[in-house]
Amino acid sequence: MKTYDAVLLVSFGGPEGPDDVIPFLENVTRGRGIPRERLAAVGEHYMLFGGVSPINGQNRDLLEALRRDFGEHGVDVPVYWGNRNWDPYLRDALAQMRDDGVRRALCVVTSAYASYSGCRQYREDLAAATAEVPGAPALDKVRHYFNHPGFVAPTVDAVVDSLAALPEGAREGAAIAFTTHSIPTGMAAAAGPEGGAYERQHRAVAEVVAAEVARRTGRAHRWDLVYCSRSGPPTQPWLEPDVNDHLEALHGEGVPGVVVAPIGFVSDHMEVVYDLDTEARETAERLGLPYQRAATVGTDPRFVAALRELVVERDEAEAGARPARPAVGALPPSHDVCPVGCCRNLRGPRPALCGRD
Ligand SMILES: CC1=C(CCC(=O)O)c2cc3nc(cc4[nH]c(cc5[nH]c(cc1n2)c(C)c5CCC(=O)O)c(CCC(=O)O)c4C)C(CCC(=O)O)=C3C
Ligand SMILES: [Fe+2]
Repeated sequence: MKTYDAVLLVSFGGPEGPDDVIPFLENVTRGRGIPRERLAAVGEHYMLFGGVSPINGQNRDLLEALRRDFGEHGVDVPVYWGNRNWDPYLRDALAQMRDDGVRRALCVVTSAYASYSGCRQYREDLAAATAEVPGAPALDKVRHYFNHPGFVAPTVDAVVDSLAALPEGAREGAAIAFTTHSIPTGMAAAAGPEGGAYERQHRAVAEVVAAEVARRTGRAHRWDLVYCSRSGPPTQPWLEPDVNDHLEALHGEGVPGVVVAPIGFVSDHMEVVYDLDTEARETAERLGLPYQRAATVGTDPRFVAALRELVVERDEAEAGARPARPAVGALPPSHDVCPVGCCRNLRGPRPALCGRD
């Protein structure tokens, strides 16, 4: 590596026991206007899993896989880990990095798409953490990787496997429901440099995955982009349709089966294990609709390699080279540095790193 002397895996964080749940939810929702009832309901989802979010274990696995992959490919920098909302916090990771002599580090965020929640809020929290740690390293962030071949290829395999796992009579006519986190429509309108990037990027992934799945199965499956995990007050519009309503609609149209592909998540977060594997599955069971949930990329070696390639790509670009920037589907590779106003914070500006503003 030429420019960077460390990589920082930046994630959301999650509770690791019952006593963590409420303080974690307070961290996440501070100043976000989430109704009390919604918070209580989400707290119960965590309690169904012993108060333990799956996300930290998944990040530990990813960290280990990244370190191994880096070692096997001569990428000779340490990999640190910090979260926005739970221990290990970003500020602790930055303090450790400083103490270890790290001057300039490259962030890999466990969120593949643009939006305030998926990008700028991470950048703002990196700025806040840096402000708390005198001598913290300078930070950059790798480009959005939703259309990187190493994200798309395992997603294609996962959908093909899930179609094959449906009962025979449901397979041929099965629909694919590409599913992501709902966000307020105002946030969606402000996503990316020109707005609308959250939906556009998901649609591009869905399109390219569906086309490759059709090539593999010999059948063009009907597909839709749908949403889960809505919160916020009922009066505030969020992206729709909700996955549960969509299952009702598919059933009403006589669709014989469905594969839910959670393309909005890089691993089996609580939204996946509760909102999809528990709630949406129950909806499908009530309807008698055969249902399979496709795997997330997790620690698929192709995804881990993609993250390493993104690190090397950026390192080379910073050193003045013009590396290849692999991307599949309708959209070009994303920017390295967020332009001014990218994923605007509708509540007003806060300092953010890794961008022009
Ligand atoms: C786009 C998006 C991603 C994907 C990008 C990314 O990965 O970052 C994401 C990820 C995640 N969201 C998570 C958890 C929560 N998100 C909440 C609330 C919200 N999320 C939002 C959006 C997103 N969220 C929004 C617009 C809100 C409303 C409040 C606000 O405007 O900020 C709440 C509060 C309760 C509720 O309202 O649901 C919780 C507990 C976890 C951890 C899961 C685990 O433990 O496995 C993860 C990975
Ligand atoms: Fe969230």
